Amino acid sequence: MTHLQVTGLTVRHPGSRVSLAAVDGVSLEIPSGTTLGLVGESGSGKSSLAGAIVGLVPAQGGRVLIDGREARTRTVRDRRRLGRLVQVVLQDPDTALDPRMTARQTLVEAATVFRRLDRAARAARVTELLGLVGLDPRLADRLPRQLSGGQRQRVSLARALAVDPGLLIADEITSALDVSVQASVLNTIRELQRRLGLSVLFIGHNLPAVCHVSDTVAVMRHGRIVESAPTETILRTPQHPYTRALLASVPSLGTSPSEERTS
Ligand SMILES: Nc1ncnc2c1ncn2[C@@H]1O[C@H](COP(=O)(O)OP(=O)(O)OP(=O)(O)O)[C@@H](O)[C@H]1O
Repeated sequence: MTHLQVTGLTVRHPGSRVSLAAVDGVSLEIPSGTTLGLVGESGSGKSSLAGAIVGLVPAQGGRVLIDGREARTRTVRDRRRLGRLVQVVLQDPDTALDPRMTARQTLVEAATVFRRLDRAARAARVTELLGLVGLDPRLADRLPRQLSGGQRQRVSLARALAVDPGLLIADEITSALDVSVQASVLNTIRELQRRLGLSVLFIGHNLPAVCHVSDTVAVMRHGRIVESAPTETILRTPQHPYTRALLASVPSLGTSPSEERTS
């Protein structure tokens, strides 16, 4: 379980005007074992924020504390530790996976980054990871192009889980998927969160989908958090006009835990 605390984080991308920070003094917190949904339209700064949290995007101000320790640290040892604790899954499973590697090879590679595993332990770990994300073990020896978009996204998820992270950042991971497949991937995220006690930062632009997996929702607009509240409150009594507009603009997503999970 991992606790994330972000305070006053500011990101200005090189070349953009000083007045237009992509992330403008954002503060948020993800208590251990909970999911924070971050929602906002395209360009609102969600990915810049996620990138700054993991150090992929330089931040010009603010602090990121992971389990109470400064994350934007320079020592190799601390970066390595952070790389294990925080895993990121991105929108596009087509580019995220190596096209020449089977699901099994991808998962073995990830599972052995931080620890040695013998042959039997590797096989067991692959089976375990595929099970966690609801993938049929018979798909293990397929290449990405032999899998559906939803299956590829599940392989990406399994790869992220292979290092036993405490915090998972899921950036628009269902956006490229068909609506019915989105629903089953969302259910998988919810189950994983519960079973593994993961902390999750779930980023998306579809507010009902984000609400489906989140304990708390933060609404981002023009680089700022305009509203942040428990999911029930956001759904029942949204305060900000932008939150209301987001709720009104998307048809709600029909999801049920019993839906087919290997799509
Ligand atoms: N590498 C970059 N260089 C310059 N500007 C950037 C860069 N990356 C993002 N931006 C700008 O920062 C702002 C926020 O972009 P960001 O990708 O963080 O938003 P987002 O909410 O994640 O959008 P989307 O939902 O489309 O992914 C946008 O105005 C974008 O044009």
